[in-house]
Amino acid sequence: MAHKWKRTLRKDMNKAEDAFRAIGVDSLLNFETVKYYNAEEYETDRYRAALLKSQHTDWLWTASYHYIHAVEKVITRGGLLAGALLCAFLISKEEDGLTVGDYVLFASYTQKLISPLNYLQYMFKYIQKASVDIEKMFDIMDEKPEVFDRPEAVDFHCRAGKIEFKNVSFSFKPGRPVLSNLNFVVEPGKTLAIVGPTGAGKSTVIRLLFRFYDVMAGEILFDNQNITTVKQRSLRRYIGVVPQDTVLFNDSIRFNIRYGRIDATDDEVDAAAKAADVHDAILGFAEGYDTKVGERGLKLSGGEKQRIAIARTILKAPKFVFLDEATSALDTNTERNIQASLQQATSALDTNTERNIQASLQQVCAGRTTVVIAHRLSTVIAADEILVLRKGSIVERGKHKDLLEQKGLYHNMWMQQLTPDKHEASDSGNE
Ligand SMILES: Nc1ncnc2c1ncn2[C@@H]1O[C@H](COP(=O)(O)OP(=O)(O)OP(=O)(O)O)[C@@H](O)[C@H]1O
Repeated sequence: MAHKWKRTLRKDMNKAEDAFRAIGVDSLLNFETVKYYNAEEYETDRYRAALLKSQHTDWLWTASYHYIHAVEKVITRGGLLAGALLCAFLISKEEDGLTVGDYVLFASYTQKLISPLNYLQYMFKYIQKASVDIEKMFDIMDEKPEVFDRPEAVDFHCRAGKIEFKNVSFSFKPGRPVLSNLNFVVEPGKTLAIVGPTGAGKSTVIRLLFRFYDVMAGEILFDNQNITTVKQRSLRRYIGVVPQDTVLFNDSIRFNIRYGRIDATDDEVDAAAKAADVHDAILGFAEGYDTKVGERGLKLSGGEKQRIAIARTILKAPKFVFLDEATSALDTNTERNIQASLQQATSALDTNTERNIQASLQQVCAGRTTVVIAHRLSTVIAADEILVLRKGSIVERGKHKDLLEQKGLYHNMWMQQLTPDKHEASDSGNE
């Protein structure tokens, strides 16, 4: 019972310690938000309260440890004392009494017995403490991965580079569909753009393409191979993703770019940075490519981070590229340069294909199967097909011109975005 009690206290202690560490990390990572909202005092109080709770549970556990230890000692030493007193009493008895030699025998036997018992007790306590501490690890190990390679999964064979969504439906939670019966094909080297209101399910399409989740119904095919029948690593080798939020490692810029291909040489890293239009910016830093980017890349601007993400995608030279609002943090000129430079990612795969890196998005995407998600419709005008998603369903599809003629959702979104564009154009014209 005592050990069960101690076990509960140890669990409480671990939980409180995790909570106070989590608050510390969270408020440090979000230091900008803390400052924006003048919340330094609030965060300090929150941290102090969590720390005090952790210290209190730590104290309770330590006290229980010493309490139980003291009780155990009282029992063993008390037993020893009682035995010694009994021996003394029996020695003092004249008839049938024990001899002093018997007492020595008793004392040495109990001593010999107590040492290994103490050791066993110590080991038991140690194992019990360790088993509570690693309980969480066992919980994690018991977690079944949602996505796993089937035993019969084979290596993905990259051919022309076709992607197909067949009647795909998906939901994160039962009863709340995020994508419903989606059908589309991206022919090799073509560009598919997905647009639509916020929460329509655009990013979810990319997550499914990268197989972060398995679909509930339907199938996703890469070069006619079902995504669930191939080994994840063998497919991901051919995929480059430029995500919505680029997160960098707290290391040098060179390390972060090289992450696209670990065995790339310094020259290849430089070339990728040049292609991503970030080389000059990097040389502008005091330590150049050795500049540390800070936690999650906080020492760089949003545009610089995104260009570094693009540079490492270029280095990876993937067959399939998925861009999730890749140009949102960039100005229009940089955006065009980058769209051009991304094309070079595939030139390593297919050197025979001529590409004009200065041309429109359609030409930029030639030779590489691309899925682009964008809010800025100006970036997807040249896409081979545009899907308009609303509440997880395709409500319109076609080329930019056709969609405008349909005068539906796409047309409305276009008209909404056209007005600021016009201002921009007239502003730049005035300059
Ligand atoms: N991990 C998740 N668990 C539960 N629901 C999620 C999860 N990720 C996204 N969702 C929900 O799925 C829906 C679609 O999200 P998704 O990110 O695909 O939208 P989106 O069209 O890319 O939006 P935005 O344009 O704002 O980025 C949203 O309602 C979102 O709240």
